[in-house]
Amino acid sequence: MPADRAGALLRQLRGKLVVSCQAPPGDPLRAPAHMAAMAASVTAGAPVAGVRVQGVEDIEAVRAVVGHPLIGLWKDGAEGVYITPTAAHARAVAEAGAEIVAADATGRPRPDGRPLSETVEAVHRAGALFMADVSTVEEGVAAAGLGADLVSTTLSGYTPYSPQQPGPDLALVRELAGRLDIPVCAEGRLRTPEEARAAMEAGAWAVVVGGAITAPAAIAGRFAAALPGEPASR
Ligand SMILES: CC(=O)N[C@H](C=O)[C@@H](O)[C@H](O)[C@H](O)COP(=O)(O)O
Repeated sequence: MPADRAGALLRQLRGKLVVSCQAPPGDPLRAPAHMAAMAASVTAGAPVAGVRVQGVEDIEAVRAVVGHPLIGLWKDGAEGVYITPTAAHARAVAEAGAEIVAADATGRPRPDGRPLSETVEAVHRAGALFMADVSTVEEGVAAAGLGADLVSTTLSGYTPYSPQQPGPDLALVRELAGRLDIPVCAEGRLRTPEEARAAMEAGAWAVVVGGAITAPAAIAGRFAAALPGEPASR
């Protein structure tokens, strides 16, 4: 992507909210048409700057109804490196219509044994920007060195060696933002507007929020868990 277009695309996200529209396997909402409706709803109803979408079919369906920048990924598997794990996955995500391709940029072995640099190159050759999903500062620094265009804290709490905590990893946002000269997105377990604001104050370029907006089962579960329920015997 030419540098001026890349700069304009990144500026579109600055200080803004990206909504991740993904449904887990088995959820009745897990269908491209449902995710397209979800993406259309959030972008029509709020000043959302971009949408993060999983899977080639969902990306194509969302692309057909939403003009906003799309951060695409392809989850393949559920263990180890599963977010856009190979260059071939990354190419398919870009070809489906995502301007930004997100991929696991941890140092863990990739399923095909190939280096992350091949995925970064494949994304750039496809005319898209590369978002490095990381869990530590070291991973973010390494990804920037490989030519990542932006970094996201997506995987903090999802690698065994990163902090396991209920809320967002704002310390990682702060440290990455202090170390890198590429945009740093805050992503993962942001539950409230106040946390999103705090992420900005920690230095985030943009915040990516998924479950707190687009996962009705999880949201309903939090409300239900706060209620006493029917007493067992009466
Ligand atoms: C770890 C992993 O696989 N994260 C995924 C990445 O695309 C998604 O499942 C998350 O929903 C997304 O990162 C947004 O996070 P949250 O839903 O917590 O706001």
